[in-house]
Amino acid sequence: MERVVIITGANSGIGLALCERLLTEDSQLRLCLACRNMQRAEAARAALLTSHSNAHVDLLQLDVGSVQSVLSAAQEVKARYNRIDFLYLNAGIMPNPQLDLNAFFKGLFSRNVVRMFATAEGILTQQDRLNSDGLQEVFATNLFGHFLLIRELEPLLSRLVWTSSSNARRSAFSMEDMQHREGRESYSSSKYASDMLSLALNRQKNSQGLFSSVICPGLVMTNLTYGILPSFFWTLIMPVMWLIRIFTNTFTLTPHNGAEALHWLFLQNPESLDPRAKYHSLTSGLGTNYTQPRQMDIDEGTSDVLYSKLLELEKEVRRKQSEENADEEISAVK
Ligand SMILES: NC(=O)C1=CN([C@@H]2O[C@H](COP(=O)(O)OP(=O)(O)OC[C@H]3O[C@@H](n4cnc5c(N)ncnc54)[C@H](OP(=O)(O)O)[C@@H]3O)[C@@H](O)[C@H]2O)C=CC1
Ligand SMILES: CC(C)CCC[C@@H](C)[C@H]1CC[C@H]2C3=C(CC[C@]12C)[C@@]1(C)CCC(=O)C[C@@H]1CC3
Repeated sequence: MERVVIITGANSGIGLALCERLLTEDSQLRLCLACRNMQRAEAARAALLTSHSNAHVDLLQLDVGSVQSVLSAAQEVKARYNRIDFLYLNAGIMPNPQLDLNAFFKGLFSRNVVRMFATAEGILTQQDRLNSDGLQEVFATNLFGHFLLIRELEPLLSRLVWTSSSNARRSAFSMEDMQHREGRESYSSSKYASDMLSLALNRQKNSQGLFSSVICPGLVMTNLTYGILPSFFWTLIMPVMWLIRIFTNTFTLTPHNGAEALHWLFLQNPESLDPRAKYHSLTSGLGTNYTQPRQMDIDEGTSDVLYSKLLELEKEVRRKQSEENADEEISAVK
């Protein structure tokens, strides 16, 4: 039977590399690239079809950072497919990243140097902003839009896979400020929230046949990392990064390598997976790719609280959306 796989943020980087790998794995697959920019989505589709000429590649217009777009895209998905085998929640942003060079050089000569290269702990901040739905943009894109999509598609779903990060950190997240309005680590906070949400979804939904997993792709050269340092600089220091890879196998560097754990999960039986583990894409000093589970720093009670708070926010957002739609209908009639 033809399997249906939807991937958000599939037009570039790790998402696009995953598409390539999945089509190589199963040429009968029906892949749906869920992207905000249809021109980029068309280009990605064309690239995939050059190497897999008979592949079934559909496109879906989806801006996960917009409530209206998520609701419309979900309607479209329900009309097109009667089952979704895998939903990869991969789209993500890190706006206005700032590298703290002082902290970086201090870190270089500390005992935490390997940890710093693996997680970027203490050296990276971001500047977030409100979006047109009145939500913090990073929270809305990396977490809440995906949550709303899951809620809309729930009866069709069986497997969820989140692209999280080694940068996800408990201390960057606060339940009192789950959107991270106050701090400057919105990325870290949103990724920690996605780890917690995955655990909560497993607790709430495994009995109904829905399974969620989390992966970390490692440090990968993509548009996201080119926002931190320019691409020519990364190219220049590539030999240094190959060297660092000997000490931390988290420097996967290419989107193909970064997609290792995403691909690996596609081949696993969901019952055999650990809901408390993050599955890491790793690349050894010699360039061998593998997947390794590592326990997440999460407790179940807190993840359930986050789940309830997201349900509350969902109610609020839906109410606001239907009021806006009603207002629009009234002014259209006038
Ligand atoms: N690169 C790295 O080192 C790491 C990346 N990650 C995570 O991997 C995931 C993929 O990122 P990566 O491949 O690196 O970076 P890219 O920037 O190449 O890919 C991000 C994708 O998400 C899409 N996207 C962003 N915002 C939205 C939105 N509002 N609606 C729909 N799609 C959107 C982008 O679309 P568009 O082209 O239109 O911008 C793009 O296709 C992210 O979740 C990121 O946080 C995690 C750890 C490390
Ligand atoms: C000599 C060079 C390797 C120096 C590079 C320093 C930093 C720019 C990088 C060190 C650790 C990196 C890292 C990320 C971005 C670039 C670094 C801060 C991420 C935050 C990118 C996005 C993620 O989700 C996790 C990455 C962790 C490691």
